[in-house]
Amino acid sequence: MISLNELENMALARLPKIFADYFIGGAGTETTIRENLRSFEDIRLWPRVLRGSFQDNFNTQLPGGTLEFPILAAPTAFHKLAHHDGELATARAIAQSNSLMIVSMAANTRTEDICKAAKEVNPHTPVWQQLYLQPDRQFTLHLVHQAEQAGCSGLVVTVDSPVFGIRERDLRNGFNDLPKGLGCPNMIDEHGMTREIEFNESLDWQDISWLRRQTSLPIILKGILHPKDIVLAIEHEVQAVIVSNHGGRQLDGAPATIELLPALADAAQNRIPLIVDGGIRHGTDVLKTLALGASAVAVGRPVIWGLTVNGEQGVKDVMQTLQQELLTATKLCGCRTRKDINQHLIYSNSQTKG
Ligand SMILES: Cc1cc2nc3c(=O)[nH]c(=O)nc-3n(C[C@H](O)[C@H](O)[C@H](O)COP(=O)(O)O)c2cc1C
Ligand SMILES: CCCCCCC(=O)C(=O)O
Repeated sequence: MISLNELENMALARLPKIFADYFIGGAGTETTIRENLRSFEDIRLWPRVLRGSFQDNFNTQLPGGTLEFPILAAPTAFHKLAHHDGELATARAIAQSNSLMIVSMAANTRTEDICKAAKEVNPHTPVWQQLYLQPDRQFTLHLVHQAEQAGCSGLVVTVDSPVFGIRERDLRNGFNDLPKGLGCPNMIDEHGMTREIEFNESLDWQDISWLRRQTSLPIILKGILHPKDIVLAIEHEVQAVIVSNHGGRQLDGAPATIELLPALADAAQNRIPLIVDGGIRHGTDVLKTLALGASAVAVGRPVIWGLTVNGEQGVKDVMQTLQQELLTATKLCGCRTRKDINQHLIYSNSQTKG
């Protein structure tokens, strides 16, 4: 594998069309998916030269754990559609990469088993649990306790999904059920009853305050795009935010996350870490995101492509490729320390005097 784009083509060629479309697709006419990718291409890096070697590292402190590189695995559902080893393979690969895995609430594997697999490889590897807050608070609380007991060190609450996005590919393919034998084993309640994931359009900031009172785990809000919501998130004592348009799978027509990042970083004023996802496919994309004010990035689909093509090793290859490409881009930009990765790395026509 030379690049993640090449890997994507390999994965798409292997997957049954119905699953390939679920993984790669998005909402509506997929404008936001294209925007996420295009916006990175529109940003230019402006290198300096003859500045000596990069003498720093990329260790990144996030709530509930430290990563060797600022690149983590976004929550993605149904890993067993990509590979029979599913989330266990992903967890092992992410742990070997000294990274962090966010377990989807719609994982095909129990969070307890995912944490165990990750921690067998690396006892310090952080795992976060993603949650859609359920209308039944007792059940939500059960999910929180389940994550705590499994050893998760963060709760990622996805807030961009009051309703499910309209995914035309899935509608066309009739994808509305998992194959026989696959399920979402975290969705079993305290009475042993299997529950469906419910999207909850009545959620508001009071639900975040409620959750804050229920757990001492860090809360990370995923799906924030507006500077005013960053301010509200900080006021509601969340420990980090994932700037995300859900990989273009919810609101089609939402802007690319990287375009919004400067305004969001301005609103955050370094009070909480901003993690950005959406369209990150190259080390240069990671560098651009860090330069524009993010603490870390998360990748969704590339992890699925690695898993599809080569299971655990495939996911490891994805993480290693991004990590190495980030280091290469950093050196080519003449950065000596992490502090050199800032907005001066970003070229715009109006500042040719440097
Ligand atoms: C197949 C698939 C499943 C996803 N499942 C979830 C999920 O269960 N929960 C969630 O919050 N986000 C989910 N997402 C969104 C990702 O967490 C992330 O925001 C997005 O994939 C980032 O964009 P990228 O795929 O371009 O990296 C999913 C994305 C994909 C592609
Ligand atoms: C009813 C199961 C929904 C799983 C949601 C996964 C997700 O967020 C996605 O983007 O797909």
